[in-house]
Amino acid sequence: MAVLIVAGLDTGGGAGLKADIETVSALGEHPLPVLTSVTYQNPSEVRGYHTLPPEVVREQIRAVRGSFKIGAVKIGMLGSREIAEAVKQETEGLTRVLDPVMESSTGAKLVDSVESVKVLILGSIVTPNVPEAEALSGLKIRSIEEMKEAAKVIAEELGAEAVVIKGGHLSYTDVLYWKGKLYEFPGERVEGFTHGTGCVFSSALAVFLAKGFELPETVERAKRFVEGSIRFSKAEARAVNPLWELERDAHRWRAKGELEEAVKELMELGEKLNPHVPEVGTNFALATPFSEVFAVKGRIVRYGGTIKPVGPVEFNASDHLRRALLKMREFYPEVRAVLNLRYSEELVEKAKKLGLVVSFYDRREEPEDVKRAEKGTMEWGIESAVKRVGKRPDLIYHLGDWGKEPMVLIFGRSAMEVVERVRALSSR
Ligand SMILES: Nc1ncnc2c1ncn2[C@@H]1O[C@H](COP(=O)(O)OP(=O)(O)OP(=O)(O)O)[C@@H](O)[C@H]1O
Ligand SMILES: Cc1ncc(CO)c(N)n1
Repeated sequence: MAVLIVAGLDTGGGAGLKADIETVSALGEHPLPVLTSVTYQNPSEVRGYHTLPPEVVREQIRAVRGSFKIGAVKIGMLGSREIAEAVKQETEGLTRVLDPVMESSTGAKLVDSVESVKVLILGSIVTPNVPEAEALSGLKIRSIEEMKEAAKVIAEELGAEAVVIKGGHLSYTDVLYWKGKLYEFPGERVEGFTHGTGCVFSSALAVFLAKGFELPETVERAKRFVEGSIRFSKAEARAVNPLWELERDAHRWRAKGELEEAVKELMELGEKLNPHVPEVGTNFALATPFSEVFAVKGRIVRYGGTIKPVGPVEFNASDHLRRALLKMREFYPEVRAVLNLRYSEELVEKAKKLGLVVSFYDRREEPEDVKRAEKGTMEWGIESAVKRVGKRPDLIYHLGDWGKEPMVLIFGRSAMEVVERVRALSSR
């Protein structure tokens, strides 16, 4: 199924047509991109925009309308009244999702007037954020109750088929008014970059409508999709990541394979490694670029004179190593893997001889409040070891504490780098 997208181009690659295309593609449908305007912007600033002649917008839609099966159309930045009129005429009869884009998230105007957006409201599913809903309804919105009142006014007075007011500027709860009924979609704040959330939301809505879901279900699905695109956003983009689900799954797949290979390689060191396996067992963890962590279920244990993994490589199979790795990645994101061994003086000496950067933490230095909280020891330990050496440590050890075995953590930028380090450390 094809989804028609009528929108503006964001040169920062975060919002607008590019985010829409990615959303539609990532959700498995075919995007038909129609450009209304070129903006000059980055995630912090819109410098200006240039609208295309309405005839150019009209011709783009005409070129595809007859030759694709279009399930829905998402309409974003319109720019001018003339473009709005042309889009209205050319999209007659299609299921229309209108994101009434008026201003960018940075507060710059993206349309000549509110009236131009109103041209397309009749019969459309409209998705204003709170300021846009205020502009369309003339009401002040400070609460979920007031979102509901405004949604009703936009539907009843302006003739929208349905109204979804997005709560990104309020409490993260979205509200839908459809066929005389109100629905609430509770949400919680997700940490990450939010430039482009509105574009992704309305495109996802159009896709799910094209797939045939009923409105309340499409809103729920679109909201969850946006949450993922915030959570898995990337620093270099400073915007949402509509490809999050595909990328996350690809990274999971690769990390699992990489760790499985490395564990196999590690097993070759069986007899040499056996004396270095602690009472609690060894584990081996690998993080994806999204900081999801795989490890060996049940750990790697001593087995006769050799070693063996108890279970398979699985997602979230080691809480300790996951916490150590994620803390290390806050300082050195290139570090992706870690493995623990029993502490011994000779192991640490050997690491130093091999030229590895060695650091340690001492639980006697742990602040009382961290100790009492129980959970934070690992994080505190890694942080203090990192700060102690002032550069990226390859190996961190601690000498234990009451009931805690002394331990060595060996880090690496890949699972194989850790195996190579372990090989060198355990060779006689
Ligand atoms: N930090 C966040 N955490 C979780 N959900 C969020 C967050 N920010 C926005 N959302 C959700 O994202 C969707 C888009 O809402 P938002 O109000 O941000 O749209 P917008 O203002 O049009 O976006 P844009 O930044 O593209 O202009 C809604 O479902 C909203 O609840
Ligand atoms: C092109 C474009 N469309 C929509 C938005 C809204 O975020 C934006 N900033 N830029």
